[in-house]
Amino acid sequence: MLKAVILIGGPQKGTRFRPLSFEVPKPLFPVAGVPMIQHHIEACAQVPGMQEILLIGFYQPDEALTRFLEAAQQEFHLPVRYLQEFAPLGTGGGLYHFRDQILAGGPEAFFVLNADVCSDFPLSAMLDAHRHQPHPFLLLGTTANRTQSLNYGCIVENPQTHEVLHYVEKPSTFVSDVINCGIYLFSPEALKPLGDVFQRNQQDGQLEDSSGLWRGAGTIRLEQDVFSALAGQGQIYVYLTEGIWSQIKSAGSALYASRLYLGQYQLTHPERLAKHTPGGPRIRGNVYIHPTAKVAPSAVLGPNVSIGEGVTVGEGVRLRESIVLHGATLQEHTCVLHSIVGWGSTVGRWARVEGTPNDPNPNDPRAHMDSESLFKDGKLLPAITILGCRVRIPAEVLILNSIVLPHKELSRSFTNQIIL
Ligand SMILES: Nc1nc2c(ncn2[C@@H]2O[C@H](COP(=O)(O)OP(=O)(O)O[C@H]3O[C@H](CO)[C@@H](O)[C@H](O)[C@@H]3O)[C@@H](O)[C@H]2O)c(=O)[nH]1
Repeated sequence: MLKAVILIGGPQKGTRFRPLSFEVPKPLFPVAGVPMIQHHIEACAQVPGMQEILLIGFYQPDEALTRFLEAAQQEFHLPVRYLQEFAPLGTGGGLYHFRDQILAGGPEAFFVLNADVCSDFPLSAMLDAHRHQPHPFLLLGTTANRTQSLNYGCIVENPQTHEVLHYVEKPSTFVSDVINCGIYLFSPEALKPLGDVFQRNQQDGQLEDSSGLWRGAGTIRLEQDVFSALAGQGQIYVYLTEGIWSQIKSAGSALYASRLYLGQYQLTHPERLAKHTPGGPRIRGNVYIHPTAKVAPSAVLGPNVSIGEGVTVGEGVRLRESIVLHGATLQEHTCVLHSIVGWGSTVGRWARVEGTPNDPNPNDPRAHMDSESLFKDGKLLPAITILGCRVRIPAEVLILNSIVLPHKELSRSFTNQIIL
């Protein structure tokens, strides 16, 4: 019997995801037409023997989360429960705090997945590796280029045995090009070292982080407190993947992840991809259209377009590399490229909403999305355009490389601006 835990964080997290995380908790933001963590749940539900999926975070349970859990349980015929931390407990504290719930029923092992990653989740392959040679911790690893590796947990492995010999979380200088994907398979014994860290922290009281922040004694950082501490002791192993993988930290990376998942749908969910039908809109490449959306036949969509519930797309609209969220309206002949159009927003006729993609270098197979900061040298960097919820864009204007906060009613064109 197996279980899975998804670490969903909480409201103070996901700051790079604003203004989109104002409206829905980041783990529920739709990527390729379904909530971000539905991809995780689908992958877990496919592993034979999966008994229960637990979401651990510090969000107050709200209507959206409750509805999502109910729908997921029905669809996957599995208990999917939310366990709320009383305070942010870090990536390991919640696992230890809720250990009784995780171990209830005696699972052979449990997966732990960061919510903010996009992957093809090679969970069955990890399970096979674990069953072949059981160890307390199995980490999924992938490669990154030298510069970008510094943004992740870096793993030095024994190439023959795949034992993790050395682990450094977000090092300041190059350590290894093998990085931690935030996808793990733990055996029940893995909770013992977490308990040791917990006991030590209780004795030491409040601790100061390397960043100078105080963290409560219940906090456990899986990466520094456990992986770094136990590396080289025959307890942690890495399973390397060449499959798709990306972090989802910002809106730009959500758009990139959407492209990766839409590509995956060719194999996993061909029914979710829109097809060109006589009298329907022109479809180019991978496009998701929610069944309730109304799309005019002369619109041209794709590649990498995802259209949410109740969206209206008018005649002559051109949409490419974009996500249009629930209830938005694109009036006739608008052009939306490399953008996210927020819930209930309206883009007026002949308006152009355009962003600049920040995708990984296609000539570097080890490249990932840059952990985009919005500014460099005091200047706003060109990035995808984001319209927050219920924004109104008038007819015949250009909105380029801009972030428009919710409920704004614009009256003219804007370029390279954050519109507050
Ligand atoms: N329940 C809970 N979840 C948390 C907490 N803090 C973070 N998380 C969740 O844990 C995951 C990791 O979050 P971060 O702490 O922001 O770490 P990171 O910068 O994403 O880096 C981690 O993931 C990388 C891969 O994406 C790894 O490379 C890196 O080593 C590390 O594990 C996210 O899904 C986040 O929601 C917490 O206090 N409680």
